[in-house]
Amino acid sequence: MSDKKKRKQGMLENVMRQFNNAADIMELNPNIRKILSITNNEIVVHFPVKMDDGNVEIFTGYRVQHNNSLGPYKGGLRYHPTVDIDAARALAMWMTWKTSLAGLPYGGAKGGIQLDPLKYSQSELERITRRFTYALGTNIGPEFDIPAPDVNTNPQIMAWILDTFMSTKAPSDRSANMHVVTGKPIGTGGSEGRDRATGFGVFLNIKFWAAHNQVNLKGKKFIVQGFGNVGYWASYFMQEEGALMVGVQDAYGSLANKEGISVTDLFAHSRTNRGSILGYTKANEINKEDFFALDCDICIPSALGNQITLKNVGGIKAKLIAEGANGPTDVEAERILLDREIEIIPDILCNSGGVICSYFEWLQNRNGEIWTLDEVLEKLQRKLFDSFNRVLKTAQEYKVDLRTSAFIIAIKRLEDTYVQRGVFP
Ligand SMILES: NC(=O)C1=CN([C@@H]2O[C@H](COP(=O)(O)OP(=O)(O)OC[C@H]3O[C@@H](n4cnc5c(N)ncnc54)[C@H](O)[C@@H]3O)[C@@H](O)[C@H]2O)C=CC1
Ligand SMILES: O=C(O)CCC(=O)C(=O)O
Repeated sequence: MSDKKKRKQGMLENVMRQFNNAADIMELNPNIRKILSITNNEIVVHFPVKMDDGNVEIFTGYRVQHNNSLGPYKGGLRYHPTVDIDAARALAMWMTWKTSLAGLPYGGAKGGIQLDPLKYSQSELERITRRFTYALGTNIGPEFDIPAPDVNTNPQIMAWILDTFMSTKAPSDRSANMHVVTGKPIGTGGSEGRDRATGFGVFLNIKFWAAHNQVNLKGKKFIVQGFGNVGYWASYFMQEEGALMVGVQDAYGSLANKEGISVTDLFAHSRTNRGSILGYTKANEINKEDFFALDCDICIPSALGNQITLKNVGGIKAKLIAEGANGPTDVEAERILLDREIEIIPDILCNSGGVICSYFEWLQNRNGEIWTLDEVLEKLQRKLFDSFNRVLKTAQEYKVDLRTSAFIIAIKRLEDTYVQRGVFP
């Protein structure tokens, strides 16, 4: 079996093991366990797109809707070669736990297209996105399933989805569909703060953890994997707090500097370098395999799933792993980290700032409101503080790690709704 295949299977296996572990501890009703173990709908679409050279290419797109018992399906769209049905299933399940933990009126979904966006021009990406939106048809909708950005998708792509979706509606209904996607550009119904919300949330969780453990973040060393939306903003706020980025890795390479790397300077470099950190002269290029073993206090994986595994866990020096990415730590590696008393702020808590801010955007669109950046960030901070404290309290109550605690809270909310409806007393 190829490494690529193993990685994809790993994500689904990981999320199921995380779920079953929490379900065992909380003694989840077996009927509800059955329901939550499967995905409600799995949409796979094949669609043709004309390329710049006049040839037609066929693309495969996915949208997996895991559960909507708490509200409309919600979750991002990823454009990446590793997107397939198992990846979409795993990521959709994580969305259900994440929205439930955050107390949002949403379920969970995820999807995307299996492609490498670097291989396509901007106008090809626009046509691919518009065709994908047509192919999804009524499988998405502002009160049914609301996509958002994820790896290699961005506000521009959300604007194309919105525009295409609206074009299928009668003119009188178009503005009522503004909330079919979130993470839109601000001029097209997007919310202030959605750009930084996930990374800001990662930073806030680290800050709450530091306050709880009487740790001062000033001068603390951190490494970040992924220097995209989440990795950049998390690093930006860490640097603002006085912490030092000593290592960074993206899809193109890995950099280290014991004295610290300027987050804003590196970002400016990557913007003029097709998003790549390579070629930055104020840090040393290191081997990809040595990245997680860099000497640091905090590690912020913010790229893909299954990055911290049995292969590299032994080298980790950080005392805290703050999961910006979805599913970056596999179950076996996590066991070793916990045995070594390395704490993990789990993805469904740590990166939940993004979907919380998406909810704010959806509310603003629905209610015809426009909130200021300060308002958004303040509301986000309050919500995340509440989630963090609930996770801490439940961890103490059940004597479990933070991930298991976050899962217990998320699953309990779902269990309650099924029981209250009388479906499974
Ligand atoms: N964008 C959002 O609001 C949210 C994103 N997430 C998760 O955060 C993670 C990152 O997402 P974004 O920052 O939005 O994506 P992005 O596309 O903006 O950035 C991804 C970054 O990861 C790097 N990368 C890709 N493959 C890599 C590899 N094999 N090794 C090292 N680096 C690699 C890329 O070069 C890029 O710097 C994903 O797991 C995503 O699901 C979670 C919650 C919300
Ligand atoms: O903003 C959203 O709706 C979802 C973002 C996302 O895909 C995630 O939290 O993993």
